[in-house]
Amino acid sequence: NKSGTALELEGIDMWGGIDLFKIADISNNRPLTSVMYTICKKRDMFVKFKLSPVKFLTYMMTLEDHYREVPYHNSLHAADVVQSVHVLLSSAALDSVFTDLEILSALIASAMHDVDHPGLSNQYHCSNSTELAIMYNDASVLENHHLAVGFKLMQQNHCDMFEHFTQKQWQSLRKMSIDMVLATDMSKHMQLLANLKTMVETKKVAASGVLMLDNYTDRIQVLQNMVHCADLSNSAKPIELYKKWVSVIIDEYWMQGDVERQAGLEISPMCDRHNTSIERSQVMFIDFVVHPLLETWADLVNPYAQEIINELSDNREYYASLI
Ligand SMILES: CC(=O)CCCOc1nc(Oc2ccc3c(c2)CO[B-]3(O)O)c(Cl)cc1C#N
Ligand SMILES: [Mg+2]
Ligand SMILES: [Zn+2]
Repeated sequence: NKSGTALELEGIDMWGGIDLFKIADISNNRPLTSVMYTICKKRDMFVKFKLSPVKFLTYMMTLEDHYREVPYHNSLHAADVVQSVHVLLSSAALDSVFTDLEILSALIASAMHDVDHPGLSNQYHCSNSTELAIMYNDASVLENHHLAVGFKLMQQNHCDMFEHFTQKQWQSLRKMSIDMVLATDMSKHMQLLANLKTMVETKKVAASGVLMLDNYTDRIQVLQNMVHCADLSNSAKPIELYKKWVSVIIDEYWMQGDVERQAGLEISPMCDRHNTSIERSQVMFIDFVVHPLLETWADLVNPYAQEIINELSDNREYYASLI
């Protein structure tokens, strides 16, 4: 019989098909490395790009080691976003729309998109002019940091998995990954959603039903929204998984609130453990942020994301019923 991890990873091609919390337990706490290796293997990336599996695994384990032991923004969340992007990429409406390099870039961007997250928000860094905020001039502070760390680690010994890339391939992967990770900054959400809506209104679909994207701007906007959807997709997963994600993000927010309270600072939204309604904040986040985004994504790849929307609506009703 298969080992625990291989068995648990069998649902890797399905939305909500794997329980990352279980995989963390049985993969010697290497959920990101095991999910990323399995997906890249399935997508034949090692052959397509002549990637050394040893260098790939060395990089992925180094990257995973640079995720912090914070309640939510640890390597479990990164693995979840990688797997969710893998499923969104497999939507029939996107069949053979993206090149292998674009797909690899989306997976790499997802893997590194929150690396070394300190469990404190951009707002916290900017309000307190922390070292990172000064470094990045209050502009997408965390997202710039995630990218800098993610790419710096590729220069480490035995981590240069893209050694066989042409300069053109390397520049392209780097630009697309940067554009995708920077787009996970929530302050870009409204602009991203507006772009996606415009694409839905003007979308060109081939006779086969697949999207036609004929310029970099359109292509990167779909990829940015895809990673952004994956980043916010907890509430559209099976309720038992969603509830686990809620409990750990609340832990992280409350820890930030404790730091702010201790320092006599104004406590950020949802971060005050003495004054917050978890159910209300989830319903509001779904109604104002997640549902508008996923509904627009579902329009783009219509009808291939209906299951995601249904799951989201069920989960919204679950929390609404507890208010
Ligand atoms: C159980 C969940 O549904 C958690 C999804 C995220 O829950 C929120 N995320 C928010 O903003 C960010 C969204 C993405 C990210 C970050 C912040 C920092 O790194 B990241 O890229 O993971 C805001 Cl403003 C509210 C909620 C709520 N609830
Ligand atoms: Mg982030
Ligand atoms: Zn994230």
